[in-house]
Amino acid sequence: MKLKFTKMHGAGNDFVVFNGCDQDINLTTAQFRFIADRRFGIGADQILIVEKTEKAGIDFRYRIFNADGGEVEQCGNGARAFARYVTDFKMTSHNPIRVETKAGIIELFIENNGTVTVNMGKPEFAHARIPFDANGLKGTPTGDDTVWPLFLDNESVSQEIDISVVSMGNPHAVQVVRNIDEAPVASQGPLIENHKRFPNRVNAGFMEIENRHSIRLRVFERGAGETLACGTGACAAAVAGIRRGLLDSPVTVKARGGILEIAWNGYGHDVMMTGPAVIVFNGEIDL
Ligand SMILES: N[C@@H](CCC[C@H](N)C(=O)O)C(=O)O
Repeated sequence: MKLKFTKMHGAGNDFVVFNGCDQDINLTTAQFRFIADRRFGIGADQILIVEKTEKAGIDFRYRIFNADGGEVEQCGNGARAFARYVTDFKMTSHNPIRVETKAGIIELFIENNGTVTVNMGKPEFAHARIPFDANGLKGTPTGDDTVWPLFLDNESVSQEIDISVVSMGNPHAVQVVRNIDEAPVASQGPLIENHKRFPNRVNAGFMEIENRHSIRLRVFERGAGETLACGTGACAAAVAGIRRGLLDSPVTVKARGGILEIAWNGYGHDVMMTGPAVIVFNGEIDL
């Protein structure tokens, strides 16, 4: 089976995008993993599939699969890539574009300078909605947030860290670190991702606060490992920092692959994310 694809990235978080409106895309977990493989396949952090939708007032549906083949609810950088894709390939002239994801409907705006702004919706803090099991834990109230202790334990790490938990449609655990370049992303990331208190696993964010409007961020993503940027992770970190009284909106998020701007006016408000999305090349793969 031959499939046409487009390779894209948003701040270095890279994607293989398939048009499911004009070709039938029904891939197995092994095929997703092969496509995402950087040596034997095309290479990607996530695979995105753009599909038609029957829903009134909605332009498309788009589905997100991590490099490990698991389907997930939301992807911020992927949403911007999706908007660029359907605009540049003239699949719609709408601006804003409304798209259905597993986490709900989101709205995307193509800006005059080519960047994309996404209304990511409201962050969710209810533990059952993340999901996060805080049973038996004693949290520390900080601003509007409660910071939770998470005990990490394996043969090389035995440590308690403090995390904020937030869902941007997908689950995030965010911790503050003093120096992002020295943050233990590789050693702690897998332990946080697979911690038993997160039944659906979690994306692990490490943020260094530069000032009240600027952070540096690294994210060890669920199902993909550390990526050069994570859009939902940037939203989650900004939201956590604002709730803890450490940051004020808007927040510039400096990831290793680029910069995202996040605005959030507090509880009950939507999170707005602006950043780049780039088409790298088109191709065809035989699966
Ligand atoms: N890179 C993404 C997030 C992709 C999904 C994530 N790994 C998960 O499993 O929830 C982004 O830009 O938000």
